[in-house]
Amino acid sequence: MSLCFFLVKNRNSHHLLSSTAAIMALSSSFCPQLPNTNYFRATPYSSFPTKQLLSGSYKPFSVQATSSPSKDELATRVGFLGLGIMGSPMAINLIKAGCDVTVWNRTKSKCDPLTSLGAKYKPSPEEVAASCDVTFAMLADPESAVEVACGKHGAASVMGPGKGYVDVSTVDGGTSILISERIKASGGSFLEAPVSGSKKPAEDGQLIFLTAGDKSLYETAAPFLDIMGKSRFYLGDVGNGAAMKLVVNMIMGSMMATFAEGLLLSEKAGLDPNVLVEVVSQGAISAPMFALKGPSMIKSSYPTAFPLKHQQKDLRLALGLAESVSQPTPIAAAANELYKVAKGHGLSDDDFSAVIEAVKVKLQS
Ligand SMILES: NC(=O)C1=CN([C@@H]2O[C@H](COP(=O)(O)OP(=O)(O)OC[C@H]3O[C@@H](n4cnc5c(N)ncnc54)[C@H](OP(=O)(O)O)[C@@H]3O)[C@@H](O)[C@H]2O)C=CC1
Ligand SMILES: O=CCCC(=O)O
Repeated sequence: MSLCFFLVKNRNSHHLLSSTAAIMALSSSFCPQLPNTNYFRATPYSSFPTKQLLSGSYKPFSVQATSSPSKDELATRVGFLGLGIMGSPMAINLIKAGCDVTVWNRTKSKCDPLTSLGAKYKPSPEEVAASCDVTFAMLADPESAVEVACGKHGAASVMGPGKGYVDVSTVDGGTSILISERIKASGGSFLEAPVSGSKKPAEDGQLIFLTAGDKSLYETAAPFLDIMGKSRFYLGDVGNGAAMKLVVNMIMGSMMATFAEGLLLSEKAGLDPNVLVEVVSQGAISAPMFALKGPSMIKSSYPTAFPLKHQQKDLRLALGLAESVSQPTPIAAAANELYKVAKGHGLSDDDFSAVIEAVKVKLQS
């Protein structure tokens, strides 16, 4: 059986662990109905490469990671495209670590806090990639990831030998492969590296990277991943990182939806939902997200860490992945319907915990 290996950082030591331990580590940090067939073909740019993903070889790696970047690494010119909830703190951590960072964002004003910390600014993805050795991209969805990488002023046109493109956005495998092909066609190298962990882990440099693709770029990017994250998995062929991320977020989205139902049911049954949160947090189904989000959900408050629209996007893409391998996912399909209802009620930009409002609406109707 093939194994994947991953590296866990606690700033001073790194360990290689087996895939079983990897799954346990992942599941400890997470929190997630009937399918709408419109969503089954959810990969907008190419069909999902089932065979390639399932047969991809998992390559073990061996890395001597350092707790802080070396002089050579600090000389690497790092680009960062997309400065939203996640991209901004990730890029800020690179700047604070002393890296030479150049930024771009569609809405230019979001670059200001970063340039005031010392980042350079370029007016297009193309110009960032042209002036950098390694360029990271943290975009909303498959459409924006493709636009920024492959569009008119996209990064791909200026990639060449020695340049790397690391897409840390959450997209489907087909999109990731498309971007990879475009980057490689112009001589560059490509790594997909979607992240597990939300706004706070991004601010604290505690993300989990799910990487796949060009191994030498993985090694080049590792010191930067280690600044932004606490652990990194290398999963082999492009598409595997995307698939892992979608499975994780499918679980998370379903967990959140059932937690929302539980909170409301406890209240209707005459219980204190705050006590439910406490009970859950002490038992085997404890997950950080329940304790973190439960109290504000009870107050109908949804300060955004992970936008609901992105959670629904991830469920939609996960359902596409499931369809491509003929795997029934009735729970996730039902959860997806709830997130769609929440979007329909104007909650797209609220935190994904606002899915509880969809359950309230359902109960009322
Ligand atoms: N928030 C979270 O907890 C997590 C999010 N993710 C994933 O990370 C990615 C980013 O998430 P997050 O930072 O929360 O999202 P945001 O919505 O805060 O940021 C999205 C970014 O994408 C840019 N963007 C959107 N559309 C386009 C476009 N057409 N062309 C160019 N740029 C565009 C936005 O630019 P502009 O500022 O101009 O709108 C912004 O920089 C998503 O794929 C998400 O699923 C992964 C882990 C956790
Ligand atoms: O994609 C978002 C993941 C959010 C989290 O891991 O808490």
